[in-house]
Amino acid sequence: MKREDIRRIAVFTSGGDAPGMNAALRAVVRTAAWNKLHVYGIERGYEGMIDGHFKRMERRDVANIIQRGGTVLRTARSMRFMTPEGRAQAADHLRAYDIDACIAIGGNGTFTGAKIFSEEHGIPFIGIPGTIDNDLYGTDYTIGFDTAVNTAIEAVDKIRDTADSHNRLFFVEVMGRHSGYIALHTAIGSGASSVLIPEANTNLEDLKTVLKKNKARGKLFSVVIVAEGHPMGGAAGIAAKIKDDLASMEPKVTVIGHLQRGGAPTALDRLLASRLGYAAVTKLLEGEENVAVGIVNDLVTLTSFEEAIYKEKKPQGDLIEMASILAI
Ligand SMILES: Nc1ncnc2c1ncn2[C@@H]1O[C@H](COP(=O)(O)OP(=O)(O)OP(=O)(O)O)[C@@H](O)[C@H]1O
Ligand SMILES: O=P(O)(O)OC[C@H]1O[C@](O)(CO)[C@@H](O)[C@@H]1O
Ligand SMILES: [Mg+2]
Repeated sequence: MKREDIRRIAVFTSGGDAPGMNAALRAVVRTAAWNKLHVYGIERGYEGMIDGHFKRMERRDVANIIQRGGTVLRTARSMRFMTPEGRAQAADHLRAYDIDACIAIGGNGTFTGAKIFSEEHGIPFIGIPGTIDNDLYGTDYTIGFDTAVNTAIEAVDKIRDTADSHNRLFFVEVMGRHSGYIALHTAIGSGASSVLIPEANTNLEDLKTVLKKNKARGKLFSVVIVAEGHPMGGAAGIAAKIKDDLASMEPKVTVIGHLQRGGAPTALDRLLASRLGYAAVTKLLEGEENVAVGIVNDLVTLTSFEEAIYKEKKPQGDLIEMASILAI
Protein backbone atom coordinates (compact mmCIF):
# COMPACT_ATOMS: atom_id res chain seq x y z
CA MET A 1 0.00 0.00 0.00
CA LYS A 2 1.27 3.46 -0.87
CA ARG A 3 2.49 5.57 2.07
CA GLU A 4 0.23 8.60 2.24
CA ASP A 5 2.24 10.43 4.92
CA ILE A 6 5.09 11.21 2.52
CA ARG A 7 4.24 14.33 0.56
CA ARG A 8 7.44 16.35 0.48
CA ILE A 9 10.88 14.93 -0.16
CA ALA A 10 14.36 16.40 -0.47
CA VAL A 11 17.13 15.10 -2.73
CA PHE A 12 20.84 15.93 -2.78
CA THR A 13 24.20 14.77 -4.13
CA SER A 14 27.15 14.39 -1.78
CA GLY A 15 30.82 13.35 -1.67
CA GLY A 16 32.75 13.15 -4.95
CA ASP A 17 30.66 13.88 -8.02
CA ALA A 18 30.04 10.93 -10.33
CA PRO A 19 28.86 10.89 -13.96
CA GLY A 20 25.22 9.83 -13.90
CA MET A 21 24.28 11.73 -10.73
CA ASN A 22 22.23 14.10 -12.91
CA ALA A 23 20.43 11.20 -14.53
CA ALA A 24 19.58 9.87 -11.06
CA LEU A 25 18.32 13.29 -9.97
CA ARG A 26 16.15 13.52 -13.07
CA ALA A 27 14.65 10.10 -12.33
CA VAL A 28 13.96 11.01 -8.68
CA VAL A 29 12.30 14.34 -9.54
CA ARG A 30 10.15 12.91 -12.31
CA THR A 31 9.09 9.78 -10.42
CA ALA A 32 8.19 11.97 -7.45
CA ALA A 33 6.27 14.41 -9.65
CA TRP A 34 4.38 11.52 -11.21
CA ASN A 35 3.41 10.44 -7.67
CA LYS A 36 2.33 14.03 -6.85
CA LEU A 37 5.12 14.62 -4.31
CA HIS A 38 6.74 18.01 -3.79
CA VAL A 39 10.47 17.81 -4.32
CA TYR A 40 13.19 20.08 -2.94
CA GLY A 41 16.75 19.89 -4.24
CA ILE A 42 19.42 20.65 -1.65
CA GLU A 43 22.55 22.32 -3.01
CA ARG A 44 26.06 21.13 -2.10
CA GLY A 45 25.01 18.04 -0.14
CA TYR A 46 25.11 18.20 3.64
CA GLU A 47 26.62 21.71 3.50
CA GLY A 48 23.46 23.01 1.84
CA MET A 49 21.30 21.08 4.30
CA ILE A 50 23.05 22.87 7.17
CA ASP A 51 22.84 26.28 5.47
CA GLY A 52 19.24 25.87 4.29
CA HIS A 53 19.99 25.99 0.54
CA PHE A 54 16.84 24.29 -0.67
CA LYS A 55 15.07 24.86 -3.98
CA ARG A 56 11.80 23.53 -5.30
CA MET A 57 12.30 21.17 -8.25
CA GLU A 58 9.64 20.35 -10.80
CA ARG A 59 9.74 18.03 -13.76
CA ARG A 60 11.03 20.70 -16.20
CA ASP A 61 13.89 21.62 -13.85
CA VAL A 62 15.62 18.37 -14.71
CA ALA A 63 15.21 18.67 -18.49
CA ASN A 64 18.34 18.29 -20.61
CA ILE A 65 20.60 16.99 -17.81
CA ILE A 66 20.58 13.22 -18.39
CA GLN A 67 23.67 13.54 -20.60
CA ARG A 68 25.65 15.88 -18.35
CA GLY A 69 28.53 14.89 -16.07
CA GLY A 70 29.03 16.42 -12.63
CA THR A 71 25.97 17.34 -10.61
CA VAL A 72 23.69 20.32 -11.23
CA LEU A 73 22.90 20.34 -7.50
CA ARG A 74 26.65 20.54 -6.88
CA THR A 75 28.26 18.62 -4.06
CA ALA A 76 30.52 18.99 -1.04
CA ARG A 77 32.44 17.16 1.62
CA SER A 78 30.99 18.61 4.83
CA MET A 79 33.03 18.62 8.00
CA ARG A 80 30.20 20.37 9.85
CA PHE A 81 27.85 17.43 9.22
CA MET A 82 30.28 15.23 11.14
CA THR A 83 29.26 17.12 14.32
CA PRO A 84 25.96 16.72 16.24
CA GLU A 85 25.54 20.54 16.14
CA GLY A 86 25.83 20.63 12.36
CA ARG A 87 23.34 17.78 12.00
CA ALA A 88 20.90 19.49 14.39
CA GLN A 89 21.03 22.63 12.22
CA ALA A 90 20.36 20.49 9.14
CA ALA A 91 17.38 18.84 10.88
CA ASP A 92 15.93 22.26 11.73
CA HIS A 93 15.96 23.22 8.04
CA LEU A 94 14.35 19.95 6.95
CA ARG A 95 11.59 20.50 9.50
CA ALA A 96 11.14 24.11 8.42
CA TYR A 97 10.52 22.87 4.88
CA ASP A 98 8.23 20.08 6.15
CA ILE A 99 10.38 17.43 4.53
CA ASP A 100 9.04 13.91 5.19
CA ALA A 101 11.98 11.96 3.73
CA CYS A 102 15.34 12.47 2.00
CA ILE A 103 17.01 10.80 -0.95
CA ALA A 104 20.81 10.86 -0.75
CA ILE A 105 22.91 10.27 -3.87
CA GLY A 106 26.51 9.52 -2.91
CA GLY A 107 29.02 7.03 -1.63
CA ASN A 108 29.88 5.25 1.62
CA GLY A 109 30.55 8.51 3.49
CA THR A 110 27.23 9.97 2.37
CA PHE A 111 25.41 6.82 3.53
CA THR A 112 27.25 6.95 6.88
CA GLY A 113 26.05 10.51 7.38
CA ALA A 114 22.50 9.52 6.38
CA LYS A 115 22.46 6.60 8.80
CA ILE A 116 23.69 8.64 11.76
CA PHE A 117 21.36 11.54 10.92
CA SER A 118 18.22 9.46 10.56
CA GLU A 119 18.98 7.65 13.82
CA GLU A 120 19.38 10.99 15.59
CA HIS A 121 16.52 12.92 14.02
CA GLY A 122 14.04 10.29 12.84
CA ILE A 123 13.84 11.51 9.24
CA PRO A 124 13.78 8.56 6.82
CA PHE A 125 16.40 8.29 4.09
CA ILE A 126 16.85 6.24 0.95
CA GLY A 127 20.38 6.01 -0.50
CA ILE A 128 21.29 5.90 -4.17
CA PRO A 129 24.85 4.61 -4.75
CA GLY A 130 26.61 7.35 -6.70
CA THR A 131 30.40 7.11 -6.62
CA ILE A 132 33.03 6.25 -9.19
CA ASP A 133 34.73 4.01 -6.60
CA ASN A 134 32.20 1.11 -6.75
CA ASP A 135 32.93 0.47 -3.07
CA LEU A 136 29.37 -0.09 -1.83
CA TYR A 137 27.99 -3.50 -0.98
CA GLY A 138 24.48 -4.28 -2.28
CA THR A 139 24.87 -3.26 -5.89
CA ASP A 140 26.95 -4.79 -8.65
CA TYR A 141 27.96 -1.33 -9.83
CA THR A 142 27.63 2.21 -8.51
CA ILE A 143 26.64 5.18 -10.67
CA GLY A 144 29.72 6.69 -12.33
CA PHE A 145 31.98 3.66 -12.16
CA ASP A 146 31.45 2.61 -15.78
CA THR A 147 32.12 6.12 -17.10
CA ALA A 148 35.26 6.44 -14.95
CA VAL A 149 36.59 3.11 -16.23
CA ASN A 150 35.87 4.10 -19.84
CA THR A 151 37.74 7.38 -19.30
CA ALA A 152 40.69 5.60 -17.70
CA ILE A 153 40.84 3.05 -20.53
CA GLU A 154 40.83 5.83 -23.12
CA ALA A 155 43.74 7.47 -21.30
CA VAL A 156 45.69 4.20 -21.10
CA ASP A 157 45.15 3.62 -24.83
CA LYS A 158 46.96 6.92 -25.41
CA ILE A 159 49.75 6.06 -22.98
CA ARG A 160 50.23 2.80 -24.88
CA ASP A 161 51.03 4.71 -28.08
CA THR A 162 53.89 6.62 -26.52
CA ALA A 163 55.03 3.68 -24.37
CA ASP A 164 55.20 1.56 -27.52
CA SER A 165 57.06 4.20 -29.51
CA HIS A 166 59.78 4.57 -26.85
CA ASN A 167 59.86 1.00 -25.48
CA ARG A 168 59.05 2.34 -22.01
CA LEU A 169 57.48 1.14 -18.81
CA PHE A 170 54.54 3.20 -17.48
CA PHE A 171 52.95 3.12 -14.04
CA VAL A 172 49.46 4.57 -14.44
CA GLU A 173 47.55 5.51 -11.30
CA VAL A 174 43.77 5.45 -11.31
CA MET A 175 41.29 6.54 -8.62
CA GLY A 176 39.49 4.51 -5.99
CA ARG A 177 40.13 5.81 -2.50
CA HIS A 178 40.51 2.41 -0.80
CA SER A 179 39.24 0.25 -3.62
CA GLY A 180 40.88 -1.54 -6.55
CA TYR A 181 37.75 -1.81 -8.71
CA ILE A 182 38.61 0.98 -11.16
CA ALA A 183 42.19 -0.30 -11.41
CA LEU A 184 41.23 -3.91 -12.07
CA HIS A 185 38.58 -3.13 -14.67
CA THR A 186 40.85 -0.57 -16.36
CA ALA A 187 43.70 -3.09 -16.48
CA ILE A 188 41.53 -5.77 -18.06
CA GLY A 189 39.90 -3.38 -20.51
CA SER A 190 43.17 -1.80 -21.59
CA GLY A 191 45.20 -5.01 -21.73
CA ALA A 192 47.73 -3.78 -19.17
CA SER A 193 50.74 -5.92 -18.22
CA SER A 194 49.99 -5.89 -14.48
CA VAL A 195 47.61 -4.42 -11.95
CA LEU A 196 48.34 -3.55 -8.33
CA ILE A 197 45.36 -3.13 -6.00
CA PRO A 198 44.94 -2.94 -2.23
CA GLU A 199 42.77 -6.09 -2.18
CA ALA A 200 45.58 -8.37 -3.43
CA ASN A 201 49.07 -8.90 -2.07
CA THR A 202 51.79 -7.15 -4.04
CA ASN A 203 55.23 -8.67 -4.27
CA LEU A 204 57.59 -6.21 -5.94
CA GLU A 205 60.18 -8.92 -6.65
CA ASP A 206 57.52 -10.87 -8.59
CA LEU A 207 56.52 -7.73 -10.46
CA LYS A 208 60.12 -7.04 -11.48
CA THR A 209 60.56 -10.64 -12.63
CA VAL A 210 57.38 -10.50 -14.73
CA LEU A 211 58.36 -7.23 -16.37
CA LYS A 212 61.89 -8.47 -17.13
CA LYS A 213 60.58 -11.77 -18.49
CA ASN A 214 58.08 -9.92 -20.67
CA LYS A 215 60.89 -7.83 -22.11
CA ALA A 216 63.04 -10.92 -22.76
CA ARG A 217 60.05 -12.49 -24.54
CA GLY A 218 59.79 -9.53 -26.90
CA LYS A 219 57.25 -7.36 -25.14
CA LEU A 220 58.86 -4.01 -25.84
CA PHE A 221 56.77 -1.83 -23.53
CA SER A 222 54.67 -2.35 -20.44
CA VAL A 223 51.83 -0.59 -18.67
CA VAL A 224 51.18 -1.29 -14.98
CA ILE A 225 47.93 0.00 -13.51
CA VAL A 226 48.10 1.03 -9.84
CA ALA A 227 45.12 1.86 -7.59
CA GLU A 228 45.60 5.18 -5.79
CA GLY A 229 44.84 3.50 -2.47
CA HIS A 230 47.68 1.00 -2.84
CA PRO A 231 49.44 0.74 0.51
CA MET A 232 52.88 1.05 -1.13
CA GLY A 233 52.18 4.68 -2.01
CA GLY A 234 50.36 4.68 -5.32
CA ALA A 235 52.09 4.69 -8.71
CA ALA A 236 54.84 7.11 -7.68
CA GLY A 237 55.64 5.11 -4.54
CA ILE A 238 55.87 1.83 -6.41
CA ALA A 239 57.86 3.26 -9.31
CA ALA A 240 60.35 4.77 -6.86
CA LYS A 241 60.87 1.38 -5.22
CA ILE A 242 61.71 -0.51 -8.39
CA LYS A 243 63.00 2.06 -10.86
CA ASP A 244 66.71 1.34 -10.30
CA ASP A 245 66.30 -2.32 -11.24
CA LEU A 246 64.30 -1.46 -14.35
CA ALA A 247 66.19 1.65 -15.45
CA SER A 248 66.66 0.34 -19.00
CA MET A 249 62.86 0.50 -19.44
CA GLU A 250 62.84 4.22 -18.58
CA PRO A 251 59.96 3.98 -16.08
CA LYS A 252 57.44 6.86 -16.13
CA VAL A 253 54.50 7.68 -13.89
CA THR A 254 51.11 9.05 -15.01
CA VAL A 255 48.33 9.93 -12.58
CA ILE A 256 45.00 10.18 -14.42
CA GLY A 257 43.38 11.92 -11.45
CA HIS A 258 40.16 13.90 -11.57
CA LEU A 259 39.74 13.46 -15.32
CA GLN A 260 38.09 10.18 -14.30
CA ARG A 261 35.32 11.99 -12.46
CA GLY A 262 34.15 14.15 -15.36
CA GLY A 263 32.49 13.70 -18.70
CA ALA A 264 29.16 12.56 -20.07
CA PRO A 265 27.87 9.38 -18.43
CA THR A 266 28.00 6.21 -20.50
CA ALA A 267 24.78 4.50 -21.57
CA LEU A 268 25.25 1.97 -18.76
CA ASP A 269 25.53 4.72 -16.15
CA ARG A 270 22.49 6.58 -17.50
CA LEU A 271 20.44 3.42 -17.38
CA LEU A 272 21.66 2.44 -13.93
CA ALA A 273 21.01 5.97 -12.60
CA SER A 274 17.51 6.09 -14.11
CA ARG A 275 16.60 2.71 -12.65
CA LEU A 276 17.97 3.57 -9.21
CA GLY A 277 16.37 7.03 -9.08
CA TYR A 278 13.01 5.52 -10.01
CA ALA A 279 13.46 2.68 -7.50
CA ALA A 280 14.40 5.05 -4.67
CA VAL A 281 11.10 6.95 -4.87
CA THR A 282 9.00 3.87 -5.56
CA LYS A 283 10.47 1.93 -2.63
CA LEU A 284 10.12 4.93 -0.31
CA LEU A 285 6.42 5.10 -1.15
CA GLU A 286 6.13 1.36 -0.53
CA GLY A 287 7.28 1.96 3.06
CA GLU A 288 11.03 1.30 2.86
CA GLU A 289 13.44 3.52 4.76
CA ASN A 290 17.08 3.76 5.70
CA VAL A 291 18.14 1.41 2.94
CA ALA A 292 20.17 1.80 -0.21
CA VAL A 293 18.78 0.77 -3.57
CA GLY A 294 21.03 -1.23 -5.85
CA ILE A 295 21.02 -3.58 -8.81
CA VAL A 296 22.29 -7.12 -8.40
CA ASN A 297 22.04 -9.56 -11.30
CA ASP A 298 19.85 -7.02 -13.11
CA LEU A 299 17.25 -6.88 -10.35
CA VAL A 300 16.55 -3.99 -7.99
CA THR A 301 17.65 -4.81 -4.44
CA LEU A 302 17.51 -3.09 -1.06
CA THR A 303 20.38 -3.16 1.43
CA SER A 304 20.51 -1.65 4.92
CA PHE A 305 22.87 1.32 5.22
CA GLU A 306 24.85 -0.74 7.73
CA GLU A 307 25.54 -3.49 5.21
CA ALA A 308 26.01 -1.19 2.23
CA ILE A 309 28.73 0.72 4.09
CA TYR A 310 30.48 -1.99 6.10
CA LYS A 311 30.05 -5.30 4.29
CA GLU A 312 33.16 -5.96 2.30
CA LYS A 313 32.86 -5.65 -1.45
CA LYS A 314 35.90 -7.17 -3.09
CA PRO A 315 36.60 -7.57 -6.80
CA GLN A 316 36.13 -11.19 -7.87
CA GLY A 317 39.35 -13.14 -7.23
CA ASP A 318 39.12 -14.84 -10.61
CA LEU A 319 39.28 -11.47 -12.36
CA ILE A 320 42.63 -10.76 -10.72
CA GLU A 321 43.99 -14.12 -11.89
CA MET A 322 42.44 -13.68 -15.33
CA ALA A 323 44.06 -10.24 -15.75
CA SER A 324 47.51 -11.72 -15.21
CA ILE A 325 46.89 -14.72 -17.51
CA LEU A 326 45.64 -12.51 -20.33
CA ALA A 327 48.72 -10.29 -20.01
CA ILE A 328 51.34 -13.00 -20.71
N1 LIG B 1 30.82 9.49 10.14
C1 LIG B 1 30.13 10.48 9.54
N2 LIG B 1 29.23 11.21 10.23
C2 LIG B 1 28.53 12.19 9.65
N3 LIG B 1 28.67 12.52 8.35
C3 LIG B 1 29.51 11.82 7.61
C4 LIG B 1 30.29 10.75 8.15
N4 LIG B 1 31.07 10.26 7.16
C5 LIG B 1 30.80 10.99 6.06
N5 LIG B 1 29.87 11.92 6.33
C6 LIG B 1 29.36 12.97 5.43
O1 LIG B 1 29.24 12.49 4.09
C7 LIG B 1 30.01 13.34 3.22
C8 LIG B 1 30.44 12.56 2.02
O2 LIG B 1 31.32 11.52 2.40
P1 LIG B 1 32.68 11.25 1.60
O3 LIG B 1 33.40 12.55 1.47
O4 LIG B 1 33.37 10.13 2.27
O5 LIG B 1 32.19 10.87 0.15
P2 LIG B 1 31.37 9.60 -0.37
O6 LIG B 1 29.93 9.82 -0.15
O7 LIG B 1 31.95 8.35 0.20
O8 LIG B 1 31.64 9.70 -1.94
P3 LIG B 1 33.01 9.39 -2.74
O9 LIG B 1 33.77 8.35 -2.00
O10 LIG B 1 32.53 8.98 -4.07
O11 LIG B 1 33.73 10.71 -2.82
C9 LIG B 1 31.13 13.85 4.12
O12 LIG B 1 31.75 14.99 3.60
C10 LIG B 1 30.39 14.11 5.41
O13 LIG B 1 29.70 15.34 5.36
O1 LIG C 1 37.61 15.12 -4.83
P1 LIG C 1 38.66 14.81 -3.85
O2 LIG C 1 38.33 15.41 -2.53
O3 LIG C 1 40.01 15.13 -4.39
O4 LIG C 1 38.62 13.25 -3.59
C1 LIG C 1 39.21 12.27 -4.36
C2 LIG C 1 38.60 10.95 -3.98
O5 LIG C 1 37.28 10.94 -4.42
C3 LIG C 1 37.06 9.83 -5.27
O6 LIG C 1 37.26 10.30 -6.58
C4 LIG C 1 35.68 9.30 -5.17
O7 LIG C 1 34.78 10.30 -5.50
C5 LIG C 1 38.14 8.83 -4.89
O8 LIG C 1 38.36 7.89 -5.91
C6 LIG C 1 39.28 9.75 -4.59
O9 LIG C 1 40.13 9.18 -3.64
MG1 LIG D 1 33.52 7.05 -0.51
